[in-house]
Amino acid sequence: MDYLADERKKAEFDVDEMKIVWAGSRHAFEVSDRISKLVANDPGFRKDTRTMLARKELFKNTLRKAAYAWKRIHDLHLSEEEASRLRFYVDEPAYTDLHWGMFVPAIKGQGTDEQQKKWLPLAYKMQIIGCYAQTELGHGSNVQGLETTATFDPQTDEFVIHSPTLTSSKWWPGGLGKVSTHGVVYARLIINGEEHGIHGFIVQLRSLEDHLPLPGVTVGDIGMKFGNGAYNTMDNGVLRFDHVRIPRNQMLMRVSQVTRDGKYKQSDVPRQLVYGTMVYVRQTIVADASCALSRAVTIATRYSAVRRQFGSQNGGPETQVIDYKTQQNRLFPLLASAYAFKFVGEWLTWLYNDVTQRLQASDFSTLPEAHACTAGLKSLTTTATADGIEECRKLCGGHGYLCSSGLPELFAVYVPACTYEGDNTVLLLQVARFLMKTVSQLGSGKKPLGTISYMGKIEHLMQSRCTVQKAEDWLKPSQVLEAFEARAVKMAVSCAKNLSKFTNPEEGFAELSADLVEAAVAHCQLIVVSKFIDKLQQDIPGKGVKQQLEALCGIYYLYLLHKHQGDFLATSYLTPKQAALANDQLRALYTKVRPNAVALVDSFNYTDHFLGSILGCYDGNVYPKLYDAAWKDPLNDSVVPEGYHEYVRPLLKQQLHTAKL
Ligand SMILES: CCCCCCCCCCCCCCCCCCC/C=C/C(=O)SCCNC(=O)CCNC(=O)[C@H](O)C(C)(C)COP(=O)(O)OP(=O)(O)OC[C@H]1O[C@@H](n2cnc3c(N)ncnc32)[C@H](O)[C@@H]1OP(=O)(O)O
Ligand SMILES: Cc1cc2nc3c(=O)[nH]c(=O)nc-3n(C[C@H](O)[C@H](O)[C@H](O)COP(=O)(O)OP(=O)(O)OC[C@H]3O[C@@H](n4cnc5c(N)ncnc54)[C@H](O)[C@@H]3O)c2cc1C
Repeated sequence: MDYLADERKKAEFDVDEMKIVWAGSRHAFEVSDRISKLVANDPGFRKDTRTMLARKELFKNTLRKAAYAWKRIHDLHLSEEEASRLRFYVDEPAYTDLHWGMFVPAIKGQGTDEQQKKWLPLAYKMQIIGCYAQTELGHGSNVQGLETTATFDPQTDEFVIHSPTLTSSKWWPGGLGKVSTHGVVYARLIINGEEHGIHGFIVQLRSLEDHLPLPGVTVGDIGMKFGNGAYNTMDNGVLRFDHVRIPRNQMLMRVSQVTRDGKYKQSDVPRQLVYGTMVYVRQTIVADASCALSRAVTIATRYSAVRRQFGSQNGGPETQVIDYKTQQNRLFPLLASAYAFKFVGEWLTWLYNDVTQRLQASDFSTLPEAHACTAGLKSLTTTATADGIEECRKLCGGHGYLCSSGLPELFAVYVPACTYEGDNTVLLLQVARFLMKTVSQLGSGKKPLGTISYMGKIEHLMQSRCTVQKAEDWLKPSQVLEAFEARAVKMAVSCAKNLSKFTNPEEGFAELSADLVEAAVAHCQLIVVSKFIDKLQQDIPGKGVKQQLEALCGIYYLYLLHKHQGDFLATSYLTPKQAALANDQLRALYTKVRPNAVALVDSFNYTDHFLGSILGCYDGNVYPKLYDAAWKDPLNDSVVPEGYHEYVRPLLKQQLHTAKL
């Protein structure tokens, strides 16, 4: 029986067409739909006991699943697109993510043609398994501060890789702890006593015969991480080198080269391309944020429609908690954010592909913007998604705290995204640097392009005032864009003015960093809003689909406007009356979306297997499933628990003098 059938009947749009919008294309939908069912129906990919397994058992099970996934990919002749969907629906972090997601891209992006020819075929066949070994115990954010050394030995034509201090131990790389045979290791290059900065080196870590560490290599897992199951399926590792020798041709030499006679040569590509793998992964993390958030929102929305509390009239049913305006005000902006992040993710993938093509043609002009966009959007979307998953847990009340709701594990797996691939604050400071540079160049005749083109309208934006007179005026895209542009430009200019008061710019930057982060957030929010609005300019078929997306877009920007009202008012673009009208419009949009809420999460097309949540199951039959699951908990295997006779019974039977009390 479908307990959500009434909700589904209320939908005012074509859910099947929305599924295609969400997937990105009909083809992408078909692939995704097929692979999700394939995984869901295969007992080899079961994951329902994951949160109860001890680490060793959990990890072994992950190794089994990864090998099984690889076998399925081969047996079924899956394409790269299908294989990547399979990984997504298997839904378990594993060493293979770092192999395919960072090791291979690092070689592709930073290796010469010759190096790619040698290493990629081995990696593609998984005859070697690699990790990305950059972070150390003492330094993660400050990449220039890494201590591992790679010293060129001209006698033997080798680099000597060494960990000179405890803090230089590599620490965190996924896949390193127990599986990787190789790593792209980042180290300070030293030639003839002279330092040449951080470079990547391909280093073999373990024997391909018996998997033992090679001489001079000390390697292991760094230990349990946050949550049950969750990221503990990954072997994040520690690694030390004691004068390990590798041939000279194992330095990744696309950006710079070391010749046989020990000369250091920089090619015409910018040195920042050494950071290129991070740019790539940040872009994939943005594309993935909408998936994690939409998953949590599906659970919270379905459960909010099932759950009833208070408000029974004449013995009738109580109120569905989704009908409380407070619940809507917490849930619907997250639903809208999931869609917003989907579209900005699609755009960022386009931007990344564009910059990659330009780099191949030696056009490096858009690299700073690509860095700022990937860094800023990674920060914005992961922060909002991690906070959003936690909010969804609270939206599910007490039951959200059960592992069987799926939300605790989802949060625990997701939350490190705020830290890995760049701590979110550190990344926003990169965006702030980019913005300050842009403002300082405004008078120079250099026209700001792309996502900062609005800075070119600075004179207009500094003076213009909002023209909204009634709530519906907030539905005009041009009005909304101007509001977000005016806020972003004014916050950036205010920071730049304050910075100019310092004689030492670095000191000023440090002192004003909290304001700079806020300016960076305003800029990134403008990007997300503008890409959502751009999406709505496209031809979107399907009855009512565009209207729903328009409502969600409105909820996204009006919620931001309401939340950051202080910014908008402080920059004098808005009056308090206009801000209040924005809030009126926001409430009206909640009412519009309410009957469509369940159908809007159905449009994500997630299987019950993928959701892994009793509260979020498609049929909404929550209570019997919760009840049954409780009895299946291993603690209920026996009526009297282990330990009762040792620890509880003696207490009950004790004969203390205080018993009289
Ligand atoms: C067929 C079968 C197929 C199977 C398919 C299976 C598919 C499976 C796929 C799975 C995919 C999964 C995806 C991966 C999973 C993700 C797991 C994540 C695991 C985590 C990994 C990590 O965390 S790796 C480590 C990441 N570390 C960081 O991010 C460190 C952060 N710090 C930095 O980036 C930098 O140090 C810095 C930017 C903060 C500062 O650097 P630095 O001090 O050196 O620079 P400056 O500030 O002086 O700036 C100099 C100059 O450079 C510019 N700049 C900085 N960074 C970049 C950059 N990245 N790109 C371009 N430019 C950059 C900066 O703006 C300055 O510019 P100026 O013009 O000089 O101002
Ligand atoms: C689950 C997980 C997986 C990972 N996988 C990998 C991997 O595969 N390979 C790899 O190489 N690394 C990996 N990492 C490491 C990760 O990239 C780093 O942890 C991350 O870059 C943050 O660096 P940090 O730990 O040095 O944090 P820190 O920089 O020490 O941050 C600590 C605090 O200081 C603040 N801070 C730091 N610098 C500044 C500044 N300049 N201004 C203001 N505030 C600042 C931060 O905001 C933060 O609040 C992984 C980490 C995790 C958690």
